Formats: sequence, C-alpha cells, structure tokens
Amino acid sequence: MGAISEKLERQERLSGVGCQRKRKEDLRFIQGKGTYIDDIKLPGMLHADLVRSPYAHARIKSINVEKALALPGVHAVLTAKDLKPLNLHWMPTLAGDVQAVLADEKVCFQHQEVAMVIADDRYIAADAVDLVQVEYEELPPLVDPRKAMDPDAPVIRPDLEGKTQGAHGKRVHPNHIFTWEVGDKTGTDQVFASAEVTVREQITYQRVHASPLETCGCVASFEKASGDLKIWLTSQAPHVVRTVVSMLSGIDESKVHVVSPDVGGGFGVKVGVYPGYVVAIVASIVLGRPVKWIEDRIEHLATTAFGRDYHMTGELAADRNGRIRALRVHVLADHGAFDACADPSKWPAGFFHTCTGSYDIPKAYVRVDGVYTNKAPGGVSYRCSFRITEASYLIERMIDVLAQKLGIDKAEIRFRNFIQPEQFPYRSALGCEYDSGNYPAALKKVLEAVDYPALRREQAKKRARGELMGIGISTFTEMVGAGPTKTCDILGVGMFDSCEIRIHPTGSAIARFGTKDQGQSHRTTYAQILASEIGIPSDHIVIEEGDTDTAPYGLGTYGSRSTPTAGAAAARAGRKIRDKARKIAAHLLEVSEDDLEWDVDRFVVKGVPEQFKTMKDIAWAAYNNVPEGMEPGLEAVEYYDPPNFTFPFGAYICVVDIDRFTGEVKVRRFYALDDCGTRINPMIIEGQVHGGLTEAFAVAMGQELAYDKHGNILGASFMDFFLPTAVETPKWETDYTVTPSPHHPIGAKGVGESPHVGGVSAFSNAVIDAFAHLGVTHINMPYTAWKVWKTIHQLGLDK
Ligand code: PCD
Ligand SMILES: [Cu+]
Repeated sequence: MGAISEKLERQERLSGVGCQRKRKEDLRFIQGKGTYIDDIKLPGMLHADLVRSPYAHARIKSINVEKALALPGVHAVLTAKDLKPLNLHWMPTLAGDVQAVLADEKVCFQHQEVAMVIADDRYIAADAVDLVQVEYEELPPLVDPRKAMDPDAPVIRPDLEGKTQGAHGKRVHPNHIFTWEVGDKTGTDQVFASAEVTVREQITYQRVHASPLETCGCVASFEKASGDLKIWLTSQAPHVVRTVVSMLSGIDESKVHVVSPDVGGGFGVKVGVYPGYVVAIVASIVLGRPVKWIEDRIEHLATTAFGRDYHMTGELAADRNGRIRALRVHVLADHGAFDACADPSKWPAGFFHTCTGSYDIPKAYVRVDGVYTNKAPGGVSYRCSFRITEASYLIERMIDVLAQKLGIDKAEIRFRNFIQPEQFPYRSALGCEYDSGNYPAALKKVLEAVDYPALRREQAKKRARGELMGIGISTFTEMVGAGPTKTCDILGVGMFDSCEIRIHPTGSAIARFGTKDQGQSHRTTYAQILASEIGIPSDHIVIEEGDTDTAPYGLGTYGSRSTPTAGAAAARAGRKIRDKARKIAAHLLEVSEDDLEWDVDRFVVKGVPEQFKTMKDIAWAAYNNVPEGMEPGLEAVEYYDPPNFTFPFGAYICVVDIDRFTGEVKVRRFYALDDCGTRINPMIIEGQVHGGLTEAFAVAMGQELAYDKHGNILGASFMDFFLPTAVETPKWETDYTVTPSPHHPIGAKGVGESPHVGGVSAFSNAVIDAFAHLGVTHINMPYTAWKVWKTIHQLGLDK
C-alpha cells in the first residue's frame, strides 16, 4: 500500500500527461505582461500605413505622392515603381501563384494595397495616406464565381495572359486557376446510374474570416552595419517566414531572424506572408530604421486571408435502406484575385478529399475548380485542417438530406453507414488512411446523454402545434497533423516538426519547439508530455517557441498539427534523454543497464527498490560523472516525420428552438463529445472545445464576408461581421471517449479544430431539421434572424 501511494504521489508531483495543470501562460497575461507585436518598440522606429484601393477592379492611371511626402514627419511613400527594381513588386504565394505586393498598374480587389507611407508615427502616416492621389479607371468587376469562366467574363489577371499551365495543371480560361480531381469517376457514375435512390443538393459555405484579438502586423529592422534583418511578426509559422524572406530578398537565411512573440490568436490567418510585411521590410532596408506595420480591424477582415467560399454540389447514391453506395461532389472554389491558399503544396483543395467523413462509402469522386474573382485573396484554414470543415460540412449535410428523403432517423442513418471499429486502419475511397476510431460508441454515448428519443418525441408534439424545434447531429472525423513529409510540404520544405531539450545539472530543463503557440497553451502541455517521459516535474521544464535563432526548425502551428507532430517529437526526444540517463544510472549504481527499470522519475535496480537514481541525480552526474567514453551533458533533438495524420472525431448534438415570428434561433442545448486519443490536459481540451464551438456558432449564425455587385465588401467591421460575446454564446456541455492513435508515440491526436469542424454542421443540421417536416432540405448559412424569417415567411408559418 505504502509503496503504491508513494509512487502515485511522485507521479502527481510531475503534473504529466492527463493532469489538469493550470495554464503556465496566464500569470503573465492576466497581469498585462504579454508581449504582442504592438508592444515591440525599438529606438528610432517608424510607422507604416497603407494606401488601399476603393475599387474592386480598376486600372491605375497615376499615383501622385508629392503632397504626402511634403507632410512633415513623412519619410517615404513606396509604390510598385519603387519595388520593381528590387523585383519585389510581386511575391510568390504558398499556392504557387504570384500576388502583387503593391498594385502594379491595376487593382483587383477592394482595399488592395497600392502604396505604403512611412512616417514618424501612425497618425502622421494615416494623414499622409489620405494625401496620396491615385487616379483610377474603373473596370467591370467579377463578383460571382459562377460567372468567372463565362466567355465574356472580365479578365482579372492580365499578368497570366497566355499561361495555359498553372501550379496545379492546365488552365482553360483566363480566370481559371486549377481543376483538381480525386477518386473513381467512371465507377462512381456507374453506381449513380443504377442506384435505388439518389439525392443532390447545392451547398454554399460562405466566405468567412477568423477574428483573432490581435490583427496581423510586424516590426522589421535591418541593421546596415551587420547586414542582419530582424523581423518580429505575429506568425503561426516563423521558420517558414524566415525561409521565404531569405528566398525573396536574397539575404542569407542565417542573417534573417524572425521572432514570433506572444500571438494574440491565429486561427489560420497568421500562416501566410502578407504584402504589408514585405513592404515594411523593404522600407526598413531603404530607410535604415525599424519600421512597424499593424493592420486595423477593417484591413484585417477585408484583406488578409479569408476562409471557405466553397460552392458545392453534393450527390449521394444509396440503397432504399439508407446504405450509401457512392458520393459525387463538385466544388467551385472562389479564390479571389490571387491564389494565396495556405495548403500543403500538393493539395490545391487542402484535404477536401476527407469528404466521405466517418462513413464507409465504397465509391467517390470529387472535382474542384478554382477560379479568380475580384475579391481579396486567401483560402486559409480558419480553425480547420485545410478545407476539412468544408468537406465535413458537405457530408454531414448530405447524409441528413438522404435521411429526409428516405424517412430514416438522422441518428439511425449514421449508424448504418459508419466505418466500423474493426475496419481500422481504413482506406477511404478518396485515398485517406484513417488511423483509428470508434464512431458508433461515440454517437451512442451522446444519444443516451441527451435522451435522444425523448427529444424526438418532444419535437413531434411541437410540430403538431406548429412550433419549430430542430435537432442537429454531426458525427465528424478530422485528418490533422500534417506531415508526413512524403505527401505534405510547404514550398518544398517537408512538414515534420521538432523538439530540442536540454537538462540542466540541477535537474531542471528547457525545451524548444518548431511550432508556435497562439493561445493553445503549449508551454503548459508540452511540459506535461516531457514530464511523463523524463520524470522531471513539468514546473521545472521551460518551454520556448517562436524565435528562429534558438528554436529548432519547424513548420509551425496550424491544422491541429502541434500535438501530432511536435508533441510526438517531445515524447521521442524525452525517450532519447531516458536512454542516455539509463546508461548513466547503470554506471552510478554499478549494475548493467538491463538490471534497471524506469519508475516514474527514476531508475530502480530490479528487485532492489531501495537502490535507485532519480532523474535529478542523473542530471547532476551527466555533468561530472558519466561512463567512460560517453559525452557529458544531457540533451536531445528530435525531428519527427509522422507516418500518417491522426484522425480525431466526435459526435455533437444541437437542439434549437426557432421563433416563428422573428426567425430568431435559440440554441437550447449543445452536447459535444470529442475523441482526441490520449488526453494530455483535459482542462485545456475543454477550453479548446469551448473556443472552437463558439467560432462554429459564429460562422453558422452570422459570419459572412459578403460583397455587393460592385465588389464592395460588406462585412468588414464588427458592426457587420458577427463576433459572439458571452451574451450570445450558448452553454456548452462536453464529453469524451478515448481511442488512441496507434502511430503517435503517446496515442494523442489533435483537437484544436475539431469543435469548429464538427460544430458548424451540428448548428446547420439543427436549424434545417426544424423545417425538415415541411420539405426543406437545405438553407445556406449564416442563419441570421432575417434569413430564417424569410424561410418561415415563404412557408407561410408566420400566419
Ligand atoms: N490529445 C490532446 C490534444 C491536444 N491537447 C492540447 O490542446 C491544445 C491544441 O492542440 P492541437 O490540437 O495539437 O492544436 P495546435 O496545433 O496546438 O493548435 C492549432 C489549433 O489551435 C486552435 N486553438 C486555438 N486556441 C487559441 N487560444 N488561440 C488560437 O489561435 C487557436 N487556434 C486554433 C487553430 S485554428 Mo488553424 O491555424 O486555422 O489551421 S489550427 C488551430 C494544445 O495545448 C494541446 O497540448 C491535449 O491536451 N490533448
Ligand atoms: Cu490580418
């Protein structure tokens, strides 16, 4: 008894994997001691502001900067003409396209960057922006992606004239970017031709935008004397930025130093490189002084990368009993004026090919056409592993549509189609290899928790009274953790990730990673992984990320990849430490290595419990008493290339009541069960789920970057773009099951994006379910009271 409780006590002292350790980050944050980009202030620093286009599509006839330059305090006004000699007026995008850094003779979207003013302070810079005179000649705008490939559509990108080959194959129209196909077209068509039942639906996932508290920005500082370029950047991927900056500028990569300090939220929008960064860097080089550029909220929403804008046609072929036989999907993807999608290079539509979801669908075919329009560029994964939200939304909507057509219960149809636990590893018809899962168990648990049959009975009664109540189910699967490097790279750099750890003589440690926290709590949870592996309490392990001078190379944090990649690297680096520690312990105890066994925080001689060396003892010895021939010190580096993605999943259920007279949707209940394999910190997982669900609620209920017919953006401030506060946000109930990933060293899967991916369809399915008995099969998001009321009114329910 005594020995067991003593062991438990030691285990507890580690605060390792599974512990509800409080966030290490918060001590600084709640005291206002965070360091975000705007907190960086360097001696002699200048401030930049951008001149932006009021038009969606126009020729630039002239730019006159004289008045702006004459304003006291203005140091420079840069235009494309100034960048041209440096060959920096255009830059490559992550998607293999090019993007104008400052508009070159023509603007292609509203708010496009036209010139940068650099001044003593931001106020002078803003005043000078108003003094820059730009003469435009308006061109007809192309706003509707469905018209992008019309024969007489306005040509958006004359720079691509005659280019019949794009980064992802043939281009068939001046506004065509790529066509991407996956799956068995003929086989799928055959199944459809002879299917007992088919359904088809047009589903648009609207253009949306992440809204981190901190907008994008940077401070660039070029040291003329040494030739060093230092950039502070609110970035999710600092190493990638260093590589890109070096490639673009020709400055030796060792002379480029990127620091990503505290990041005030990322959500995918801080992965890429934006024109503002490039011009700020050029300005610093030209002026020999540090230059700060920070977006305001309108600039952020209107110009830095949007998410989604997928116009999908989904079709399912099935048996009369609801067993799905095939899936066929066409997507028209609106990429805006430049293809600046942030996806792994080989995947122009990200991981949209996960659109068979959690279901065992024998045949599938997907085709995605990307087109240019006069809108801001982007296509980042707003809390989504590269288009998985779109994919999951499509299949979760379609399975409901099929259920309605066949009159099968929406939970039941899922059970009939789930990939079964014994089918894993499961290879989907579109080529994803799912590592593990137990979907029926998850859905069963949720249905029991909310008493699903009782909810359906209540709904039937309400329907009889003319009331609107909806029950939405979402049983989603995600594919997160890009790599492996053989299929995933960014501009040729493989998507591994890294951990480097050093144990100090007194038994504390520092570990550095190639990922970059933006609020996810890596300082807290990485230390927990290491604590469990090396037996040093997590409170004695400092975690660092974000400085390219010190951190090992890594691809950054997005796509819920940190736990699957860098988290795995941490576990494996820890094991390397333990391997060396075992040798040192054997030497100290004068026994053979095989006579030792690991016990929480020490090596013990087998069968002789009183003979042991703790990790603390070993750390000290590593610096003064190692076995003959061994290097002193105790450190390890691991670059981890995962063999596969991890496949977290979940079962969500959402219950809504809709006011028949106002169209207001009230979320009565939201029950979310997530399975992310081994849980490192349950409290942090719960926080991630709360955050992701709130963003899902925002997208489903109100977020939209709409454009009018002239290409004016309509949703570019928080007056119009819905950002839920605590007042609007529903109460979340969370639950879990644990299905460890078989290939991850500690069985963990990513979780950061799951609630967003699964949440959006749960809300959507709930709202539409409220109208299902009236024959409604789909309503596009967002479900504002106005839009829902229109449906009610069309159905004559408000009488
Ligand atoms: N199993 C498990 C898993 C996980 N975890 C935890 O949780 C978290 C998360 O994780 P992950 O999933 O791995 O993820 P990451 O990578 O880290 O992150 C990322 C994500 O994350 C999320 N979340 C968040 N939060 C916050 N606060 N902020 C932010 O910004 C954010 N973002 C978002 C997003 S969007 Mo993308 O980018 O779109 O792609 S992607 C994303 C961390 O802390 C970790 O550790 C645990 O514990 N366990
Ligand atoms: Cu931004």
